[in-house]
This record gives sequence, C-alpha cells and structure tokens, in this order.
Amino acid sequence: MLVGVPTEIKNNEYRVGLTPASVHELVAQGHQVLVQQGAGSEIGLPDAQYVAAGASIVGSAQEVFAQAAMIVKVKEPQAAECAMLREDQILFTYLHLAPDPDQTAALVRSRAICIAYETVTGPGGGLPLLAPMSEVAGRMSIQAGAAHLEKSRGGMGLLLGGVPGVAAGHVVIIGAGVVGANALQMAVGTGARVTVLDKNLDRLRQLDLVYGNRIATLHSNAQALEEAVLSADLVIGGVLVPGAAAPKLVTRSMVSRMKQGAVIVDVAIDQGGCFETSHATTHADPTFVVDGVVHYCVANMPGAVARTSTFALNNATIGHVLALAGKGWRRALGDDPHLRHGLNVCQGKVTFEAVAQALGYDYMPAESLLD
Ligand SMILES: NC(=O)C1=CN([C@@H]2O[C@H](COP(=O)(O)OP(=O)(O)OC[C@H]3O[C@@H](n4cnc5c(N)ncnc54)[C@H](O)[C@@H]3O)[C@@H](O)[C@H]2O)C=CC1
Ligand SMILES: CC(=O)C(=O)O
Ligand SMILES: [Mg+2]
Repeated sequence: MLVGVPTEIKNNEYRVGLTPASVHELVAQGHQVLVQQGAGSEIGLPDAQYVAAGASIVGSAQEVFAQAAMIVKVKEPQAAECAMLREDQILFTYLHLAPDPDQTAALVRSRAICIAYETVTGPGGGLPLLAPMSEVAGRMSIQAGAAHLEKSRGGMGLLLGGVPGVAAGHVVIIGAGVVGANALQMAVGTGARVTVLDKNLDRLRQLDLVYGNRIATLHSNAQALEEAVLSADLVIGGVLVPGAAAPKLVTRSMVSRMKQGAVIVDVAIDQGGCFETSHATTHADPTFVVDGVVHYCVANMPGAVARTSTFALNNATIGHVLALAGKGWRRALGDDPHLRHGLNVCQGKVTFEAVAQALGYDYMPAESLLD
C-alpha cells in the first residue's frame, strides 16, 4: 500500500504521524511511504532520516493526499485537509467528532474511511491509542496549571507545594483515568494537597492502594464535586465517556464561586470540555479568564512536547498501521474488533453510535459495511 504522511497544520502542532522507525517497518513489509517535506524536521526528524528509512519525500500536502491510499496523521484533519480526502481513502488519526459537527460533515461528504485513534479499544480494555497522549497531557496539566498560578500569567500567585510554614495549594482532579492518574503523579510530586474524583470506584481503589493517605479520593457526585472545586486552587478536567461529548460537570455558577486567580486545566476539551465555561484554545494563546478564574483549554497539549509525543504515539499506532496497510481496511477491521471500534465515518455513513447520537446522524454499524 502507498501510505502518506502530511505535515501537521494545526496551530503549534509539530508531531508527525510516522517516525522514521515506523516507515522502516512499513517498507520492510513491502509498502511505500510518501512523507511531506519537513514533516518531522522541527522535532529532530529530518527528511534525510525518512529517506534512509525508505520513504520518498514530496513537496506538498496535495501530492500526499492525491497519491496515498492511507493517510496517517496526528490531529483531526483541518478544513483544507478534509477537502483533499477521497472516496475509499483511509484516514487514520485523532478525530474527536462528537463536539465537531463541521469536521463530521466534511468527513461524511468525503466518503473516506475515517478511523479515529481515540476510539480504538484494547484487548485488556481501555483506549490504547489515546493512552500515550493522555499520559503526556495528564503530566503536562500540572506543569501548565502551576505556571498559570503565577501572578504574571493571571493566577493568584501561589506556589503549589508551599514552603515550610505556608500551606500547599489544593489540586482537584476530576476523572481518575489515564489523564487523572498521570496528573495525580505529578501533583503529588509538587507537594500539593490532592483530591481526585471519579464515578468508577475501582479506579479510586487502585489510586488509594498506590498513594494511601497522601491523597483524598472522592466518589464523584454533584455535591462532592462542588465542594472540591470551590476549595481548589487548581482543577484538572480529565473525564471521558468514550466517543461522546464530555459531560459538563462544572457549571458556570460553580466557576463564578471559585477562588479568584484559581486555574482550570480542561484536558477533556478535545471532547468538548467538562467545564461549562470552557472553549478550545491554542498553544499560541492558551488561556482566557472567566469570573476571575484562568482557563487553560488547549486541545492538542501533547503538541508542545512533540518529540516525546510522536515516539509515544507511534509505539501505540504502528501495529494497526501495519495491519491496515497489509490487509486493507475491510479485512483489518473485520479481523480485529478493537480496531473496528475506531471506525467513526465510512463511505458517507457515521459508524460510531455516540457520534451519530451527538450530532443527529443515522447510525450505521461498522459490521454492515465490511462485507
Ligand atoms: N487536550 C489534550 O491535548 C488531550 C486531551 N485528552 C482527553 O482527555 C480526556 C480523558 O482521557 P483519558 O484519561 O485517557 O480517559 P480515561 O477513559 O482513561 O479516563 C476517563 C475517566 O473519566 C471518568 N468519568 C467519566 N464520567 C465521569 C463523571 N461524571 N465524573 C467523574 N469521572 C467520570 C471515567 O470513569 C474514567 O475513569 C479525553 O477526552 C481525552 O481525549 C487526552 C490527551 C490529550
Ligand atoms: C488526544 C489528542 O487530542 C491529542 O493528543 O492532541
Ligand atoms: Mg481537537
């Protein structure tokens, strides 16, 4: 198969869909790879490394989209990229469709085979192609939150860990999944006081076993959430209902009663966000203030540490890239129910139920398109 890798064009997005090592794997199995000139050059992966791995370099995204049977990317296709997709072309990337009607309509119109990293499941449960980026974003959320608690960035002027004789800050983490557990690890490292909430008691049990009385765990209900958020200096939003728009757990009224200069990091913003006051921001302009509370809502946080993130992402995606290239989409999805869960839009139909429900499309089960 001819596999294409365009340069990412989202704001401050320097990740790349395939590393030279992944290109090497594809070429070793008889595939051809087209990489757009400079796709990895900002993160120490120059064109020469791709050529050494067996790729051909082309000058423009147009050439990649026109020639490749499968496009491997990182972020959801931007409008200019959607316009270049073709019928039956495979698109393998993050999509986050439920909160994004325009992108969904464009993918439906394209009649391409659109497989979302974030809804591919794993044999042991979980979302293995989302997990590496959630690890990155969860760890970064505490760095970003701590920085924005500084006065010069709009925060209340608080050092998370405190100092001897001065109390530490209070970090509240909503959602104890991959983002939440990684945020927790970093928050504990700063010396902050940490509270973590989830609806899933097993997740809270696991964290309690690791951290004991160093943290507080709370079953997430409206009252517990409100009390925690109102006493927080930094709140991390890391909830997920896979494929669906994030539930708006923190209302505008709660935000208006938070401490002045507190900081919210809404990691779940790529699924629409779990704070009523959130809207997506970019690395170029990452924050805005509502009722005196700083909101950091960058939808592609791992793009800031693009080198680490590119390798972490490829570790998780390459097996599926090889299966799609080797078997074609019908057989690869037919053989592997976990990869099949990634199919969100296919030949003009919405094949992921939560996306169809969120955006008012008829739902077409993936299975019915595989014969
Ligand atoms: N902004 C960015 O750059 C990035 C955003 N993300 C996003 O972060 C979000 C979280 O991802 P993961 O941690 O991997 O998901 P996960 O599935 O590992 O964890 C989500 C957790 O939310 C919990 N949850 C669901 N409903 C809840 C509720 N009402 N109250 C409390 N907890 C609830 C679940 O029980 C689960 O433990 C996703 O939307 C993901 O796409 C991930 C990576 C980068
Ligand atoms: C998961 C995601 O949206 C990201 O890594 O940018
Ligand atoms: Mg997004």
